[in-house]
Amino acid sequence: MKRVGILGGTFNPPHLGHLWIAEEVRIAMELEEIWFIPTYTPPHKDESKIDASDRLNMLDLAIRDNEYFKLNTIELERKGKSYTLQTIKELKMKYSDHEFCFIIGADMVEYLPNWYKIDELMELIRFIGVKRFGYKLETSYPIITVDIPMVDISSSMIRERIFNERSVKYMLPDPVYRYIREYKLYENR
Ligand SMILES: Nc1ncnc2c1ncn2[C@@H]1O[C@H](COP(=O)(O)OP(=O)(O)OP(=O)(O)O)[C@@H](O)[C@H]1O
Ligand SMILES: O=C(O)c1ccc[n+]([C@@H]2O[C@H](COP(=O)([O-])O)[C@@H](O)[C@H]2O)c1
Repeated sequence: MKRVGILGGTFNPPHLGHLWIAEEVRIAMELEEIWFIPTYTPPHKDESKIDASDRLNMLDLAIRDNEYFKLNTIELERKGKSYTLQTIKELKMKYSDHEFCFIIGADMVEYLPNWYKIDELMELIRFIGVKRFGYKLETSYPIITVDIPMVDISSSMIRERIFNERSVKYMLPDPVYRYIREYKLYENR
């Protein structure tokens, strides 16, 4: 069985927090690959989204230099709203020789009771939770936690800082930073 960790996200934009948790969980859990799966429309967010193609391009730039990191576009191709349950069912069917786990930050751990058919999902895949500033890494669900230093970066913080003309230069990989500058992303709401 090939051991694969999934990091699903909006990646609007991808930042060092994403890469940090992916790499640390990969090492701690002895995973062979991390698959980054960008959502088309996230199940629980209502903010207007930047173009999926921009998010995809930025994610590609962000993970390019790590040989263990791969991009999977299953949810972008499906379009519309994707629930993780559906994505995991499809991946398990297609890659029957892979063992998947799903990496989430503490904000998503707190939100777990609201996930679509969470009890069924818990039966299908192991969740790996990591700490995040402002959230508790506590849940009654049987998740595994990996203790790694917290990096207090979020996509919303980056969007907010760019809008307010503050620097984000060292919060994301340089190619992503340059992409945002070139296409003037997040400068207007
Ligand atoms: N700095 C971080 N530390 C730990 N987990 C994180 C961090 N940033 C993102 N994550 C986790 O990565 C996954 C994808 O996150 P997402 O793409 O929504 O980024 P975000 O920074 O949470 O975005 P936003 O600020 O727009 O909500 C989620 O499970 C989230 O909890
Ligand atoms: O399936 C659900 O109900 C569900 C609810 C909340 C979040 N998720 C998934 O969790 C991942 C992180 O979500 P987000 O919104 O923080 O980018 C992403 O892959 C979402 O599809 C999934």
